[in-house]
Amino acid sequence: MSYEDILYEVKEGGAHITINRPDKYNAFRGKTCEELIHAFNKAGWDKSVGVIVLSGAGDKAFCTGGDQSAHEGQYDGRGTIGLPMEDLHSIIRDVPKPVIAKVQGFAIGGGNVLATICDFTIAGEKAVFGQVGPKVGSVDPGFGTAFLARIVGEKKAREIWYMCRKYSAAEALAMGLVNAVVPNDQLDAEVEKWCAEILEKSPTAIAIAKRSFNMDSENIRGIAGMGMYALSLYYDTEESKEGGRAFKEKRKPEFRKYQK
Ligand SMILES: CC(C)(COP(=O)(O)OP(=O)(O)OC[C@H]1O[C@@H](n2cnc3c(N)ncnc32)[C@H](O)[C@@H]1OP(=O)(O)O)[C@@H](O)C(=O)NCCC(=O)NCCSC(=O)c1cc(O)c2ccccc2c1O
Repeated sequence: MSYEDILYEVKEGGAHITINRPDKYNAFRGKTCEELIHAFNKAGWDKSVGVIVLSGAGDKAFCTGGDQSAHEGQYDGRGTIGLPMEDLHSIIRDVPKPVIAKVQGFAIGGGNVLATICDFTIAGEKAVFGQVGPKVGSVDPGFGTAFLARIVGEKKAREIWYMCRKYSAAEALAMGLVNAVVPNDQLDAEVEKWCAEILEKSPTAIAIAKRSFNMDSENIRGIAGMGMYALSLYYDTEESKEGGRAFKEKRKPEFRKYQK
């Protein structure tokens, strides 16, 4: 498969997967998700790879979630909502190798969900984290909500989702959403350091540890699968569509006008 939306490179035991849509703040469309799934499968089962790094091209964003210009209600690809999100979230969990989210700039919406699901998050000091679903007519009814609560606690996870605030890298570190924060110009070196440390360890012990951590939260995969059907019905409502329209028109949404 040749890639249009992502970059893929293996160097020194690490597979580097980069979302390459900087003009869209690395937002994903259906094609981006398909390519990411393919790349994670490739890296996951390549014996020369011991660690996977997920990042976004440029310095503005890691990823800002679903591409608002690629949907009017449902997205433009495969799956219950036109984005194979369940498959993408699953493969990040299922690859038997640690996945590091290298975050510079915005990790927003589905981008923050991707970073949350990765085994580690290492951020540049100017990174910004947050969820925007209820502000733009969307929600992640699976790992983005339930798994987030395991990481930052129920109260904080609900604040993140209901309030749609933005959090600095320092705040994200304090709430346990990221593992380390470094000056932006040291981010690559810091991630390389983490990769080198991982590569010294037993890959099979790490693979079993990863499976073991995952099994404890595996029920969320079922919640996500069911939740996508609710999300699909929601995407077809005027209330949800108002969120996308308002974002594109750079104005405040008027959700209450459309509530059924
Ligand atoms: C990231 C921002 C906070 C930046 O705000 P700022 O004010 O600094 O800049 P702009 O808003 O002017 O943005 C600059 C530029 O980038 C474009 N852009 C940014 N994000 C996107 C995007 N997601 N899609 C398309 N384009 C984007 C923006 O239009 C500007 O372009 P110009 O040409 O006008 O200059 C802010 O931009 C922001 O909040 N972005 C996020 C927007 C968003 O709505 N994201 C999607 C949320 S929903 C989602 O991610 C999601 C959907 C699902 O279906 C899921 C299903 C299952 C699980 C999870 C899901 C999920 O998370």
